[in-house]
Amino acid sequence: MAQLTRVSGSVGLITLQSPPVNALSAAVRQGIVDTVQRALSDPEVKSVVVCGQNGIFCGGADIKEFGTNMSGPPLVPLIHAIEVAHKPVVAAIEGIALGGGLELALGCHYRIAHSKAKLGLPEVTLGLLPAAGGSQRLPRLIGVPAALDLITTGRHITAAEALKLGVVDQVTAHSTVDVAVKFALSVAGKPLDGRRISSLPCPRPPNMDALFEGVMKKVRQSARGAIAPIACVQAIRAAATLPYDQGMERELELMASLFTSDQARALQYIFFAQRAVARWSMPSGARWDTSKPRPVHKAAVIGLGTMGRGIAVALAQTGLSVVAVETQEKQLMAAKQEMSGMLERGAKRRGVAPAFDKIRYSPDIKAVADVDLVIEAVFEDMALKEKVFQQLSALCKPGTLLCTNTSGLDVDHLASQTRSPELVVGMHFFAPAHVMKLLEVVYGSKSSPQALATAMQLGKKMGKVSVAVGNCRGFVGNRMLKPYSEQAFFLLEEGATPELVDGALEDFGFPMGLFRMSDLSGLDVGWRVRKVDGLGKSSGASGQQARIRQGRRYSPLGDVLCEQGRFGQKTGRGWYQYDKPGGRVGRPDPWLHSFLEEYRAQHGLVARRIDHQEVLERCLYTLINEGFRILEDGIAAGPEEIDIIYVFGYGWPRHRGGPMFYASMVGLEKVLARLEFYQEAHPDVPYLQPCNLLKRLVASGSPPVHKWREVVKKLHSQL
Ligand SMILES: CCC[C@H](O)CC(=O)SCCNC(=O)CCNC(=O)[C@H](O)C(C)(C)COP(=O)([O-])OP(=O)([O-])OC[C@H]1O[C@@H](n2cnc3c(N)ncnc32)[C@H](O)[C@@H]1OP(=O)([O-])[O-]
Repeated sequence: MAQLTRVSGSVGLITLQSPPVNALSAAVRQGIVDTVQRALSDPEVKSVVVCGQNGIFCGGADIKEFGTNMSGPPLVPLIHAIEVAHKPVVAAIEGIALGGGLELALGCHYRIAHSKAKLGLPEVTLGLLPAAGGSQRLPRLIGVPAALDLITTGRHITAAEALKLGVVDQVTAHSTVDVAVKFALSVAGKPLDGRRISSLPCPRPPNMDALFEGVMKKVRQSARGAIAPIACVQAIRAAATLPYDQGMERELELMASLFTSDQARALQYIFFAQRAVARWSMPSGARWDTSKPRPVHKAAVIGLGTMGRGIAVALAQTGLSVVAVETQEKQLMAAKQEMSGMLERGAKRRGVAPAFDKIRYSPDIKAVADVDLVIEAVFEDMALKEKVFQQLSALCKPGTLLCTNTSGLDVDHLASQTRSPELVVGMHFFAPAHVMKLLEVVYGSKSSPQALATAMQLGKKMGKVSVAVGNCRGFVGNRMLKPYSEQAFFLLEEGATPELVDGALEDFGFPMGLFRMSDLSGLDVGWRVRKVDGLGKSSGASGQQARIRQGRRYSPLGDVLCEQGRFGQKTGRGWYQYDKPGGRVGRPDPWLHSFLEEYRAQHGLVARRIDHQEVLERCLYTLINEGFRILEDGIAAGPEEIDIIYVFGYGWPRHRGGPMFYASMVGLEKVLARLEFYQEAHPDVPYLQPCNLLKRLVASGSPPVHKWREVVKKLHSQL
């Protein structure tokens, strides 16, 4: 798994060989140990170059080995052996040097990178820290502040930035291995003392205590309960304050506390889940690897409200030609102005020219005639969308893919409005669409595999995490949100305040609790939907009957607030109060507390004490229960789809691995038992009724989450 050849007479070239990313598996580590030993003991070899096969240096430790009985030589002594070598060792970095890959390079005496290479220590994103000396060597090499930034964020940097920071010694646009070999020849026999990073003193920043205190505070805030970023800061502090050997001991100790943690398991699960959802399949058996996407060069977006603007900008930034259609002239002008600003800011961030010329604005829907794909993003009103799809079907050239950005309406119904229902899919973006990573790609009963493949490929090209799901009300994300928000409303009725509910959810790790989020997105959005569904009108009546709709418990609280014009931040009042309409900082509102008291009195409800545990169990377990129903219904192929949707689109804390993974960590028996407990207390709430799949999994001994996909598949094949 590592090969040694002699090149240019006296250079030992060690090539890591483990596709696709030359991860440091046991075999690769053994290969490095063997080849380094041979190179160092061969008198013909005067210097050494380490590189990776296929233009990829190394993707770091083999994540697949974590959680298994790890064997083979450990990384730390292997890297140490390179560093103490008496012959110069040069790392030739092409493609990537990440995690253990960069740590290996830091053990070498020189580093030469290709101009397109990316480097980083992303361990924190996997719930770990760079524990093959990375947390001790990097601060010695580039200073504490820069090391803190790279290690606590895990961000990948370009070769140019790496050169500027001093991570690498040279950047080349030519063959990195050739340049490194030439360089290795030039340094053969030269002293190496100053080149061994572990022997360098760590530069001590001025006001070190204040620096670490400030960084720790910032990291604690943004980590939202994640432990790895904190351990990273502690390890770097050890580098700054202790001799290298003691720092290494601290690194090991901190890594030991992370390595087997639930958070590391959750984050590593998310890493693989993100890759698993790209390998989509449809109930028909069509799959990602057998369905050929169509090329998309030109796209149209219909409707330039908030969503349409973001989608059009995202498409243009991907390099597509975009026709942006808005039939209302005033709205069109406003959109053009805002979108130009969005393009400009995006271009500035990415250091490229703004893609103004990629977008053609038109007030006429006929402008779609020659596009390959259309994304409809008009108002969430079925009658309006029906009309748009009828028009599109008549106007577009044959074969044009018709997509809807609806957040939950029936994709099959929209498809039935067209001549070619097989060309209709949902592309559900999340606001702001040019920023948010998630895309739900919804296939209807008639969608062709090619249509799905095209939308999935376009999503990937746009840099989105695209998840293929089936068609149902609310799809996956919004469907699961319904029982979650319903429980939050019921908790207010029973005695909680918005602050209490939000506090519990934010302590759990959500960036924003449900009520804070509702104030931000606008209470009127959900109200409009509830009214269309025949729910959102407060009857004015009191007592229990006023809280029953369509035969089940219903809380009209949100409707009553809307009737009073409290739409959230935009009106300066919602579940919280704000300084002014459009204000961002919400404060608890005494008016709302009195209102809740009056409401309870009017409806004969007696407030009781509610704690964080009840908030979490009722909100999260009903959401999880709906996730199981979604699996049962075949709307998502596996728990990974659901978890990725929640982590990337709904602020579910990544270190808790998504709702379905979280359920597996809590224990399915417990989730089931608590749902049964709450259902007994609230028999009029159908969402608390545990679903069959959950019961079935518990009855079969609660298999681990990676087995659920198979269970679900079997379940459907039996139907
Ligand atoms: C003692 C402590 C040591 C150390 O400090 C700890 C570490 O190093 S922690 C590690 C620190 N390193 C990291 O955190 C880097 C993690 N990796 C990445 O960020 C991206 O994969 C990378 C940028 C490398 C390539 O992106 P891309 O081009 O979009 O391609 P892709 O993403 O689709 O991957 C292709 C295939 O490779 C697989 N695979 C990839 N990496 C690993 C791995 N390390 N291992 C195993 N497998 C890995 C991946 O699963 C996929 O497999 P499949 O079966 O085809 O689905």
